Amino acid sequence: MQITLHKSEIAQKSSVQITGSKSESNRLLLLKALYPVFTLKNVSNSDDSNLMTSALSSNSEIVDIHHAGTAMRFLTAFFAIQEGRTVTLTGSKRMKERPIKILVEALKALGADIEYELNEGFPPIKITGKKLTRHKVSLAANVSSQYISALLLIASKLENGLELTLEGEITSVPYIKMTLSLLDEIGIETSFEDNVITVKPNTKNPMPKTLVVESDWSSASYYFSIVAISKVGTEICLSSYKKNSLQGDSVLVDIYKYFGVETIFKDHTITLKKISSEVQPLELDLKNAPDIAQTIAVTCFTLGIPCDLFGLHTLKIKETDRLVALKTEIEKLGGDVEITDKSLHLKASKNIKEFVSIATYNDHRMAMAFAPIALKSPIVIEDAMVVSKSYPTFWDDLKSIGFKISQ
Ligand SMILES: O=C(O)C1=C[C@@H](OP(=O)(O)O)[C@@H](O)[C@H](O)C1
Ligand SMILES: C=C(OP(=O)(O)O)C(=O)O
Repeated sequence: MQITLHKSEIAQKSSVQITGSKSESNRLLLLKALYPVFTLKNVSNSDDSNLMTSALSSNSEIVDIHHAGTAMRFLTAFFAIQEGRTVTLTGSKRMKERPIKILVEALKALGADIEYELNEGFPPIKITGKKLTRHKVSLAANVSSQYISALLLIASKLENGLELTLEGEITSVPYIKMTLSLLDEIGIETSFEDNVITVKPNTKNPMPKTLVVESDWSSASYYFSIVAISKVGTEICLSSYKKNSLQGDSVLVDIYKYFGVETIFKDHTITLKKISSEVQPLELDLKNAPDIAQTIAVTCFTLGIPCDLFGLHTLKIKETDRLVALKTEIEKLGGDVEITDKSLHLKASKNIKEFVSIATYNDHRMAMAFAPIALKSPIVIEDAMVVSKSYPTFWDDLKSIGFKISQ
């Protein structure tokens, strides 16, 4: 479905309730499957978390996780330790192009039985669950942190726990720390020193506990962008958030200061307030927060600010090649973008072409990142329902704050 976002102006004050973090949810859903003593609250209503929930409770021989990267990686590890069960784990056409070899090789080194069904190094994979007997393994850490989190999530179930040695520059570190913090929250002992992570085996069962998922900071990024593009004095209140977040994307609070956006924490809410319209060129390394690169690039383009974004080497293997997608779509709107395989360079621009039809490439973040442009210029978003991967009510929430949207 294609939608048109007409030129819109939002209310001076508004509020939005955002669903739980999909990263925290998908970790906790897996941990709850391993230790069914937990109650989870504010679990994400995203497609990726719904797919994770149904995959964990399915008895089927084929499990299809569509576009969900975390589900693909975390379930590979999960099924590898389900003794006596054989599962073929598959996904969308794009998922079959997203590499998984580093994780599969690490699991095999620990004793797992995994075979590629189509192309070596890529899903679909056939996993025959086994008791993993070894506990030390090294793996490359510069491609995706999800491989590391996947191993950490099952580690406490291994007889001798796990000792992981991370090779190369570690990417998306906050996501690894999120996994370790959640393990810590359920009483599993871990350590992360230099490039070595250890997880102790679980000797006593965790105590029953209610675990509350914080709302999703990557989803909040689109509101940071909206406020940045709005008039001074505009405020949007988002819930439920906390100051000491486990999510690396909470770095938005610091980054959006460049765009004159102040963030006020009160109880379980954050209020984003536009306090200044001064703008300056931006240079950022996003290796710790890759999912907000599209939001930031589009904020800069809309405000006419040049930017240089670095640390984007993981963007090429996400839902689409996000570097190419950003360049193509921003240039359709009249922008000037250069990309390498790990950086993006946007020149200052003045005009935004009207009613340009933005392709979304099965990538929720392409649809959501370009939406705030409607505050300056009407825009068309193709295949708009793609947002359900992480944020199913995105368009309704935009309408509720004043965006004029038609089909
Ligand atoms: O562990 C996670 O929940 C995630 C890790 C990141 O992936 P990479 O480590 O592959 O960059 C991030 O982009 C993804 O959306 C979610
Ligand atoms: C990259 C993402 O997700 P995943 O890798 O889990 O598919 C994302 O949500 O931006």
